[in-house]
Amino acid sequence: MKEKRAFPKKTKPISQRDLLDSEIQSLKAQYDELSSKDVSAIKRFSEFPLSKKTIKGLNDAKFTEPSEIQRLSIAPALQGRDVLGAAITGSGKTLAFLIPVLEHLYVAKWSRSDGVAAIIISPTRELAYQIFETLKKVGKHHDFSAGLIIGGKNLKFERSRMDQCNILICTPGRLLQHMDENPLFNASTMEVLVLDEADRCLDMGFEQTLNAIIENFPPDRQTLLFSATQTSSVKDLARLNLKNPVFVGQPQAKQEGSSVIPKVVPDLLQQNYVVVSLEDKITMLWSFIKNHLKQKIIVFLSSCKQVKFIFEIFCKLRPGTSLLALYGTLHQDRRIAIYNDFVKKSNVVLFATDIASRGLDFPSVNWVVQLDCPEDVTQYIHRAGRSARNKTRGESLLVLLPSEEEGMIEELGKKSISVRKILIDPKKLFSPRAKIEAYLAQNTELKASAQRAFVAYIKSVFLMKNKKVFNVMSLDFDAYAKSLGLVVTPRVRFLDRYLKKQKKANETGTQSESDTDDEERTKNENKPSNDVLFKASESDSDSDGDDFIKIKRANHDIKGDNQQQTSGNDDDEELPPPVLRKKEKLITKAALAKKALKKNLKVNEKVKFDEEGHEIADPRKQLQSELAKEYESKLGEMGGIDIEMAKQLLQEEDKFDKQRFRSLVKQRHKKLKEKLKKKDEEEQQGSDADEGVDYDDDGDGDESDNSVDLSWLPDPSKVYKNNQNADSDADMSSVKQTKLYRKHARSSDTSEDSDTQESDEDFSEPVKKKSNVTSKLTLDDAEIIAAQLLANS
Ligand SMILES: Nc1ncnc2c1ncn2[C@@H]1O[C@H](COP(=O)(O)OP(=O)(O)OP(=O)(O)O)[C@@H](O)[C@H]1O
Repeated sequence: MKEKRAFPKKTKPISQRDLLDSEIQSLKAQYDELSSKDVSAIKRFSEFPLSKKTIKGLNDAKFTEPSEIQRLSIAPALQGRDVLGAAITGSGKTLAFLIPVLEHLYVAKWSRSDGVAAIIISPTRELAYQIFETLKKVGKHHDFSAGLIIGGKNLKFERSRMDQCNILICTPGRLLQHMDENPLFNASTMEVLVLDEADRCLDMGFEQTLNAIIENFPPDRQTLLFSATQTSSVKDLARLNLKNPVFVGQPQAKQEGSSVIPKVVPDLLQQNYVVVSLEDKITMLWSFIKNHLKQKIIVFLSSCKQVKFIFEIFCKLRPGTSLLALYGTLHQDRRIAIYNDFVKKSNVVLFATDIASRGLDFPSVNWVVQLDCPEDVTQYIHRAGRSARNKTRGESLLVLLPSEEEGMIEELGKKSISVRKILIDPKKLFSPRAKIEAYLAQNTELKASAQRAFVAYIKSVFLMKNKKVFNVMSLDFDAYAKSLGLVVTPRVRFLDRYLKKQKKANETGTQSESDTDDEERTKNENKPSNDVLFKASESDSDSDGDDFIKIKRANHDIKGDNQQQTSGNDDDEELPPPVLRKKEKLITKAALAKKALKKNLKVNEKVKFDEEGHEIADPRKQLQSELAKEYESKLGEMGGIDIEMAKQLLQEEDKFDKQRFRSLVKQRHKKLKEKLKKKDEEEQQGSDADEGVDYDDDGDGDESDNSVDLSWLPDPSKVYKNNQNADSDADMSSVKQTKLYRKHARSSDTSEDSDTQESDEDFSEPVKKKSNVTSKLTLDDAEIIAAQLLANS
């Protein structure tokens, strides 16, 4: 008997879907275990319950070991908890939120058709772009769609694709625009919200925009907030509707009452400061660049216009290294190109506004120079943090005015930031002032740019909140203008107006500004956002430059005005004064015309006066007949036009017109005769000089007897007499006669000129075509003919 062979049981092949499901199940199970795990002991990303695709992406990008903030935040974020992450600049916060976002989509088996799953909000376009690039890198093995939604890009293009994106990386203004205008955009599917640079997103500059955005999000979502200077304001957190959030990083240390002073700047950042007078800033910067030609440097200035001018003038001065400028008013594509350029180059100086101060990850920046004092410690931290990133060395140089030194160093001290004072060696200073002056003298555009930079700087100092540090009145305007190459100090109108108003207030005995300062500030800090009275454009700011956002910074107070303003906004040359002005009324042409009518002004009227100041009436415009005067007096009573009377009036006036023209023609003829006479006399005198003078009988050489024979000239009085009764041919003959005058005048005028000489035959020739005659007429001739025609009619 044959033994039955035992075949192995046929097993069902494991499908991709099953594999996926089992991986997801296993990951989810591990999430729960994370609570009991000591995450600080995790050395590699692979020790986290992360999908194979994420691990592969991280490995490809050479991210194997998680940084401190990543270690602390990934676990709670994977568990679906709200996270508030704070860590020093350059410590890897981007991956700390990107990894959980990727995992969320993966575990939820989110497909392209499921709509938006996560929205990442960044305060600047460059930062959004950078996050997008990092997402592409680490998420390349995943199957999802992502969109970069920032201002300055094609709105239509974004609009059509918004509904197909699973992850959106946006600036607040642009996102709100889509929410308002794009019917395809549906945020109700969204499950994860990330705010990078959360404190900035939540500050007053974005307050209204962000509130409006948040309203559109489903309340049961996960929220992740990250920043180097994290918000711990209860008000802010309440706005975001956070549920039992986990604090990771410094705020946690703070909250738990730890004696450990939280680290706010990287250890490897060497922090320095110098004190220079305002007029020496340019010299200092120029000398600094000349002494660091082989380094990568970022120079922060407080406004676009300053960045623009310094960049333009330094390019002309040619320091011997690459120069770049990054500021909000540049076109978006240009901004991205400059960003990429700066990332790639190693010996380069980037002049920038604060759009580059947050989050941007430029590799190997050697120096960060804060040429204009930062607004506060937070801004200092973010600016300085562009150097010494991710455990690399870097240096920062804070440039302070003598008036700023005490206040700013004190503020930094409060946050345990110690900055080393360095002294400038005067021998190493090279002043480019003479060259700058020469360039400005040649180039009016450059001069205008310098003037704008000047006003923008004064404005930025004026708007700063901390008056202990920033005192606009301590600035030497003239010296500063000279340092920018300006011979004449530009007028700072907004300040003039402000001072005038202040003076007036003091005179009228109102409470002094300084007395109310603290009070007002407190009020401002507690004011709701819609109390913002000033609105200024945002393009210079570190925001995304979208139209929605009008206020750049929180709580800039203007002494005594109880108003909040933007800082560093240099888009308007003229800053609104601290008083809210009435909107200037637009003067239209219609309004002007109305005014003229009201005042009975006759526009476009030329009035002549005689020597005694009496008006000389223009006979052409005056009605002269008695009938006309009668008609005019009756006009008001008639309430319409009496056609018959008007006809008669015209006939009467016609008579006066004809008379006037007749006298005009006579005058003209007289003049012409005199001219001809004079010419002939001159010719006669010329020939006399050659052949001897022909004296008359009495031997006195009387001119009248020497005059040409004018018998051929028609007698004007006869002509006009005839004209009174002339038939239809009269106009022809008069034209001919006129032509004769003209021709004779010409021939005598240009007797030497054979081309213009006309034979006697021409004179006798009949005028064939009227048009031929009139086309050659001068204005005067035409007038005479017109007069004659009129007389004939
Ligand atoms: N785990 C990691 N291993 C190696 N490099 C990392 C890791 N995480 C982040 N980096 C690198 O560190 C640098 C800084 O990261 P990132 O820009 O995320 O810092 P950040 O904390 O967001 O800084 P900022 O506060 O200025 O926004 C980047 O170049 C990034 O590629």
